[in-house]
Amino acid sequence: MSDEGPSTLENMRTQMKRAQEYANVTENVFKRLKHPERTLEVSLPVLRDNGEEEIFKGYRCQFSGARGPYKGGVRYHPSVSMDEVIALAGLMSSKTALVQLPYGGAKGGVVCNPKDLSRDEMKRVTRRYTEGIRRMIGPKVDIPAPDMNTGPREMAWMMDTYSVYEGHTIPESVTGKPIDLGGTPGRVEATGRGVANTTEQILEYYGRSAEDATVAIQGFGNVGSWAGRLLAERGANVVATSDVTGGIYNPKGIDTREVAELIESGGQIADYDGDVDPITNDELLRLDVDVLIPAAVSHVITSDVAEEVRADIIVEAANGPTTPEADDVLAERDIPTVPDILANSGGVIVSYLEWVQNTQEYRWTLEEVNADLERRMTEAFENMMEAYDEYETPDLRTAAYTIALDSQATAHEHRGLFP
Ligand SMILES: NC(=O)C1=CN([C@@H]2O[C@H](COP(=O)(O)OP(=O)(O)OC[C@H]3O[C@@H](n4cnc5c(N)ncnc54)[C@H](OP(=O)(O)O)[C@@H]3O)[C@@H](O)[C@H]2O)C=CC1
Ligand SMILES: O=C(O)CCC(=O)C(=O)O
Repeated sequence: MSDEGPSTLENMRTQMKRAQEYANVTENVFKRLKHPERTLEVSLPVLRDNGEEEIFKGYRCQFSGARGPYKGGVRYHPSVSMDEVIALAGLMSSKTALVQLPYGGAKGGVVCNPKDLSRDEMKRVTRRYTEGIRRMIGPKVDIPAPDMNTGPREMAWMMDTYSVYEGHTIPESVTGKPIDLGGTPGRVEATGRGVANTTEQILEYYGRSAEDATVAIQGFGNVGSWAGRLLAERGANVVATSDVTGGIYNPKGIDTREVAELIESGGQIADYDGDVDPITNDELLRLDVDVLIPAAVSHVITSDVAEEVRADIIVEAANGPTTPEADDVLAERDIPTVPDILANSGGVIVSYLEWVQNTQEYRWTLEEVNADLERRMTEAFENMMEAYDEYETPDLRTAAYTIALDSQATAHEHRGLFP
């Protein structure tokens, strides 16, 4: 992560502000959309395995609920802060509006390093966190889901803890659950699948194809590894990837399945002993590839990095990987960047499908889920490209935010919030 410039929240506001001149949004509504509706900080006493008690800090932010129940993931990471959680909740509000889900936006997080916590400690942190935010969430109010370092296991614990307090099982209180607890087939890989779909679409828009396209992916966790595997299945050549320990590179391509197996069995990229050269995360961002996919943390593409990016196209799988200053450089250099609020929306789209199935006590097939995901993302992509052409916005992000702002402003207007 870079130290460049303002906070994640300031960056999100700047990116939103750039769309204001194209969107049909009054100053009052815009002011409303700059600030969260509600935040909560919780202090979580958790018993460590060594018998000592440690206090962890947790957050939940409900940014905007004008369009429906708040929705957004829960992140476990040492760098989690209230500022970051608010910014990520703001991104969620724009994301759900852009892809036309009947939700607002929220986000949560716990300041912790999951690599230092045993399974039992993770469970105790998750239960305490859920107890801490329990009065704020609920199936019709605010529905948590996975983000960095959380997945089906943590969502199962959250759903269980919430349900115990309510006195009966409420699967629709959380999405991203294991399938046997009401999770939907396809949610685990949904964000990566959406990134792969979007990569194909943007390549096609520029008259190219995913077949043989070279791809570098920063971050090989849930999102990065599924995007990599699915792009490789479509003929792309994933030449580099990384985790926090550094990266690997082979211009002829790396075996994404083999690397994913290593990570899923608890290994790190640095342990991979295939036919690859080590590279740093900084070098990965500057590789000469067709597509660069940041799929880890925020602010990695700063203006300095943007000056040296050699990819033809960037697809943002991570939330907030590009600073506004870098956006300017990339626009100047004619490097299209598909923004996070579209590119990684596959996760929340399939979360929505899970929630709908839970409320109906019904289960769709994987094929139905994937088809619905693809239809929704294709429509959102086409809407963004239309806005880009019609308003002649400086970049794709501004086009995407213009649509999101319009939708949120219309919701405020219909509700009579600002006469
Ligand atoms: N999960 C989801 O459904 C969604 C996730 N996202 C976004 O996608 C991004 C990745 O999330 P997800 O895949 O779930 O998270 P994971 O925790 O599964 O994976 C994160 C990956 O990023 C790596 N990483 C962490 N810090 C750094 C760093 N400083 N430099 C380089 N790599 C780093 C991790 O390495 P290591 O394992 O070594 O720490 C890991 O490979 C996040 O920005 C998240 O907000 C967006 C929409 C939905
Ligand atoms: O699946 C969800 O509800 C939210 C996923 C998420 O946190 C995100 O899109 O950033």
